[in-house]
Amino acid sequence: MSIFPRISLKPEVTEYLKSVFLNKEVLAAVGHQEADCRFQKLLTCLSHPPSYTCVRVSTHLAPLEEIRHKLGEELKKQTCSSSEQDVSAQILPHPRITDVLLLPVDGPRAVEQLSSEVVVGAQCGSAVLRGAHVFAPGILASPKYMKAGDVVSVFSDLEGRCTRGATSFQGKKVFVGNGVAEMDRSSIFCTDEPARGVGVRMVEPLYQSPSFDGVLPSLAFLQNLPSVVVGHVLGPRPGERILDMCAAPGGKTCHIAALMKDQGEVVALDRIRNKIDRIRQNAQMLHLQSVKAYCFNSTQAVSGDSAQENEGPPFPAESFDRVLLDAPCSGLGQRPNMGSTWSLKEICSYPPLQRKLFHAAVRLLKKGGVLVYSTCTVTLAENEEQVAWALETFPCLTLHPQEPHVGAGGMPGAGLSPEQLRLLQRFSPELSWDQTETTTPLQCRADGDTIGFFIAKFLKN
Ligand SMILES: C[S@@+](CC[C@H](N)C(=O)[O-])C[C@H]1O[C@@H](n2cnc3c(N)ncnc32)[C@H](O)[C@@H]1O
Repeated sequence: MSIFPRISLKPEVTEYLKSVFLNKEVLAAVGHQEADCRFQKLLTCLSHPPSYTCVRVSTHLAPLEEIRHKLGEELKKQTCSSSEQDVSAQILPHPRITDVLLLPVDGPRAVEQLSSEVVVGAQCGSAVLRGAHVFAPGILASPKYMKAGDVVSVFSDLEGRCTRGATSFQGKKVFVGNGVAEMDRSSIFCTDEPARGVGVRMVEPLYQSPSFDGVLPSLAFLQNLPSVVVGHVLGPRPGERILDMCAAPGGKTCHIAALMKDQGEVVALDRIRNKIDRIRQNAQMLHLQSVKAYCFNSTQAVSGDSAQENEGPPFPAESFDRVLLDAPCSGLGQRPNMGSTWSLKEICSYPPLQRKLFHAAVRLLKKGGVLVYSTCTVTLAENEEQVAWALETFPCLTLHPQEPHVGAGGMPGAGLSPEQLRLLQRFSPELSWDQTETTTPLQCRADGDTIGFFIAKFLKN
């Protein structure tokens, strides 16, 4: 059900996206009316959360059914339900992906707004809609005399206009639920050190999903469904050497290591130093020893000296059996996302960086190896156009079928053939937005009701 306004973007960005979704090839394939309808649905569904929570389970540590049962017991404690059976029945295995459990999100619920208002940043508001509490750094405005224990309504600032420390805000905002303040206003805004920890504990969120805070940390990992698909499409095998070029916080790195039963080596690189700790923490939490994380700019990850065999980067050419390039991107597929203040220039800054990373990826991959390229965005320039460019630039690459293939095919517009488009996997929530309003069972609608995402799989010949 649509309850939020469409995603709020700069007009130049909306126009750009419109030109992508109504490009000549799409118009020739489905006609103007259908193409425009899909684009409008995209803008609407991006501001709403998916209707379920996706959990990747550690099948390297325990069987799926055992983890499902344990999760049922844990969640029963949260819901105060009388029967564990009721809760377990709500935790559904994905029909095709053997390490995924799906939990329905209850929402939008009828929640009454209160007179005391806390305003949070758009990113924090989106996290609340996916089941998080409000952390103190996300709070922008609160009532002048707010004390710990006060019950407040939480609003998300849509256009990034609310000033930090304000006592009220009249700009564009949307209600995301009610909660109880855990800190006084003075502890949030009037300290030398930035406040940390939960600022407002959500008790009546508009969208209710189970809290995974501290729940089976080694067995249950929250991850968007397309991100889990990436690991399977890469298809790592025990004993192989894998490179994850843009790895933090390490969700896919850890999945790859788990799929390899922790046998072999998964090298995880990321350019941002403090994100490397997150990769290591996640690997440790999931009991994975095969992950080696380094802070490094992956565009420089190929060593000039082919004889130099370092443990860490840079690496000689053809060092890896498989390479994952989960590229930095404009992130326009993320849901829920009620608003972005990014300019068109910022959005268009990604393709050149993605191509530099691609050059390094191809060189680092062994002949006969697999390269997977993925993004969480919906533009052609970062997805199908990159595939067309790669096929032309690297004659050694060919597109390969993906398993599982649960998303749609690629979007026309980059000059790829219908056969090539069929080999690509684009998760396009706008195509099944109408189904989220029906009684279609969760397991049937899950593959369509995702974030916007793109996956291409190449073989190096
Ligand atoms: C889409 S996120 C990766 C998400 C990650 N694969 C996961 O599943 O948890 C992209 C990451 O690329 C990193 N990055 C950006 N430019 C990079 C570069 N030149 N070399 C290495 N990492 C880079 C960013 O710091 C960011 O963490």
